[in-house]
Amino acid sequence: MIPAGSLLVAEDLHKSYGRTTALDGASFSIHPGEVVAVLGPSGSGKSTLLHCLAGIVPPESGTVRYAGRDLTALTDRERSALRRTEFGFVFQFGQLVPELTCTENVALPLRLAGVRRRAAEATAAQWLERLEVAGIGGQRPGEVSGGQGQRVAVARALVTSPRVVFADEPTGALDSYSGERVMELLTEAARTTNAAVVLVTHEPRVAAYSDREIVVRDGRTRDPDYAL
Ligand SMILES: Nc1ncnc2c1ncn2[C@@H]1O[C@H](COP(=O)(O)OP(=O)(O)OP(=O)(O)O)[C@@H](O)[C@H]1O
Repeated sequence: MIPAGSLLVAEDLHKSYGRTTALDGASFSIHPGEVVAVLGPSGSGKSTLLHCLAGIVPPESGTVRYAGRDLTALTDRERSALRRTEFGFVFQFGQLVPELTCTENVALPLRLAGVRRRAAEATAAQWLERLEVAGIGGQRPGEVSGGQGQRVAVARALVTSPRVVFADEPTGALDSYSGERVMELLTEAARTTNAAVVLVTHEPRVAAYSDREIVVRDGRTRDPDYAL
């Protein structure tokens, strides 16, 4: 049964890398505005699940439907357009462009969507303020702390008002205080924009910011709200 009103639904995903089975029948669903934590031991398939849900990695079998569209049936071009316009991403190490200032990094997704520089940077500045790092807009990623860099990455993920934010261990490289603050700011910003958040983590303390948890073990998911 597919939960009613789901924004993103995956059913029975399988994916292997050579002889390693990464996903072995994983299913998932998320509603608009919901924050779902994907928990599980190292190597259990959490990142692979996130990559399949976001259309970055194609599953060998199974389906991923976003807003009623079958992601696996789209062309590469259609999938990347969808990722740019509907999804936002935060990874463990920010992955900011080192040559650009923090403001330019946050403005980048808007620039790629065709927004003019001045307007894009004005919106980026508002997001930096919202993430409480307004003062570092002119600095480059190498000149700011890990926690500040992750706030910039969160601002960049949210600047296009995506419907889903994929966060893969977003606090994995931070101390617990910075990590908690990044999680507070990420979930608060997602709630105000009604973005759904798929949060991959192995830390229960980080998962505590979610509305619901699913556990991945040996490539299989356990989601009490999802019954196939
Ligand atoms: N690109 C790849 N090439 C080869 N094997 C891979 C690749 N990506 C993942 N794997 C393997 O697939 C399995 C699942 O990996 P995945 O990264 O999804 O797990 P994870 O739960 O996110 O792990 P971690 O918590 O350590 O990040 C692991 O055995 C991993 O080694």
